[in-house]
Amino acid sequence: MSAANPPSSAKTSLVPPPDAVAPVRHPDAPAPGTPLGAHYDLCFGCGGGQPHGLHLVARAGEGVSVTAEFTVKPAHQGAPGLAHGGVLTSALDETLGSVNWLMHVIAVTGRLETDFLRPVPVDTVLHLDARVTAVHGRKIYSTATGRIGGPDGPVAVRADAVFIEVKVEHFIENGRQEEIRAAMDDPDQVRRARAFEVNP
Ligand SMILES: CCCCCCCC/C=C\CCCCCCCC(=O)SCCNC(=O)CCNC(=O)[C@H](O)C(C)(C)COP(=O)(O)OP(=O)(O)OC[C@H]1O[C@@H](n2cnc3c(N)ncnc32)[C@H](O)[C@@H]1OP(=O)(O)O
Repeated sequence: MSAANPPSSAKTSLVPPPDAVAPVRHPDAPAPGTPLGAHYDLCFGCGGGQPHGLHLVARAGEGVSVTAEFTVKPAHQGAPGLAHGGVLTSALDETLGSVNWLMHVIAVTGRLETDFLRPVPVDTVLHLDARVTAVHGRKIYSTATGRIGGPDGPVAVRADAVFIEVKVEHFIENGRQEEIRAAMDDPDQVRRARAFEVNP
């Protein structure tokens, strides 16, 4: 195997390399307990304006961590009365995505691996918790759990992830023009996206 063409498992490892560093909370990150707000109103995970969405509300935690709650609705079923695994993974993905904002970094999911430990019935509140464990260049290593029966209840789902830092251009260049134009015409959206580009 040549070094220029590594196996995909090397590129997508969920284990931080030895020279990875600890994540740094941005000095302007909101205080623990503060709701982070949606990064995009039509986001499937967090958008208030997305009728088909999960409507997840993440709150800043200590360090580089967040908590969130997600209520499983009948529309989220896989088997009768049970949450679909892909929906639970989406909830984990969204929670892990939001934690990057505490570092004032815009990032997208590169790899996400979910363990499903217990079935999650409809009407269950999934108590989510995500934190960044390490950073290596543009790669952000993070982990999340979803508990049932309360914030200290048993873990039903968990995930490890690598997010990759991107610029706002990632969205402008790749998103469908209709939505990009609408987002760029929305001053609040532009402010939110651009604010994080100037790091101290
Ligand atoms: C006014 C404008 C309006 C816009 C405003 C928008 C604001 C939005 C704000 C916030 C959004 C947050 C959204 C959260 C939503 C929840 C999270 C999601 O579901 S995100 C969707 C799913 N994910 C994707 O769609 C990624 C698709 N993939 C890609 O686009 C590329 O593959 C990308 C960007 C991930 C990497 O491509 P490269 O060309 O930039 O970079 P390379 O050189 O390949 O990789 C850089 C480093 O990362 C590693 N890497 C790349 N892919 C990896 C992977 N899959 N696993 C592990 N490492 C990976 C590489 O090995 C490399 O590491 P080494 O620097 O060499 O050490």
